[in-house]
Amino acid sequence: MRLDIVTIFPEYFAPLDVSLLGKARRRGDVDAHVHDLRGWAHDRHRTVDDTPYGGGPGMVMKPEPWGEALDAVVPPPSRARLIVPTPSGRPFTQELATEYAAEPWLVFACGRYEGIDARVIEDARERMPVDEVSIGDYVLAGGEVAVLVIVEAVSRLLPGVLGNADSVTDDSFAPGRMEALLEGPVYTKPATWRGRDVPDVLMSGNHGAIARWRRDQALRRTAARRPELIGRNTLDEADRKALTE
Ligand SMILES: NC(=S)c1ccno1
Repeated sequence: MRLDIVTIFPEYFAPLDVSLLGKARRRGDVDAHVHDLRGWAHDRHRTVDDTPYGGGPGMVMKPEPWGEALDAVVPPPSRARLIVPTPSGRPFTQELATEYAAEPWLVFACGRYEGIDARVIEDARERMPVDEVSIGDYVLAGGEVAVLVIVEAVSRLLPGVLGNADSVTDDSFAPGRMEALLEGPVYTKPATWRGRDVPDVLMSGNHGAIARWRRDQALRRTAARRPELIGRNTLDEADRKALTE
């Protein structure tokens, strides 16, 4: 997978060289490039923003640098998928992360200030699919942190990035039978810690009982913390029993 990120703060993306993603880059599984938007701002001060038409607070990112940057990063007729993090976007979900992980080329535009001139998105849509997505109902100072979240959620789904492929299938919200359940509690050694024991079932070696216990915990945690997700799951009799106990 190729990743291109356009930002006025390239230093935000130093984390792309560490941990799993850094290994994926060094293996050649991920080809990531970070571009400074100011490279396409040609005035003396390399200006990338200006006051909003119609008045109002803050500044808007100018269309000219963005247009030139996206032309350079994604020269026609090449096909990439442009992702623009914004509070006004559609929700970024595990399902969307899975969709993105199947793409050969993702380009990220990091907005700042009050956002990017709307004509930049309109112009880009003429050349490539454009998704405006939100990682949550809150406002950040810019899109950079959201891009790090999206890149992490997507790259861990790429083959070979996670050492244990099963980790992905057991994820909260992973497509499949556990589609919309929060993961339950997890434990590791020691068996007793500050007088607290690991649940006996996890020490039993009875894989059927362990799987049932884990699903029961996931159901109960989901019902308690995200009740709106319960209806998105196919529940059998044992599931319904777990929710009533
Ligand atoms: N909630 C998101 S994605 C965002 C981007 C910029 N500010 O908030």
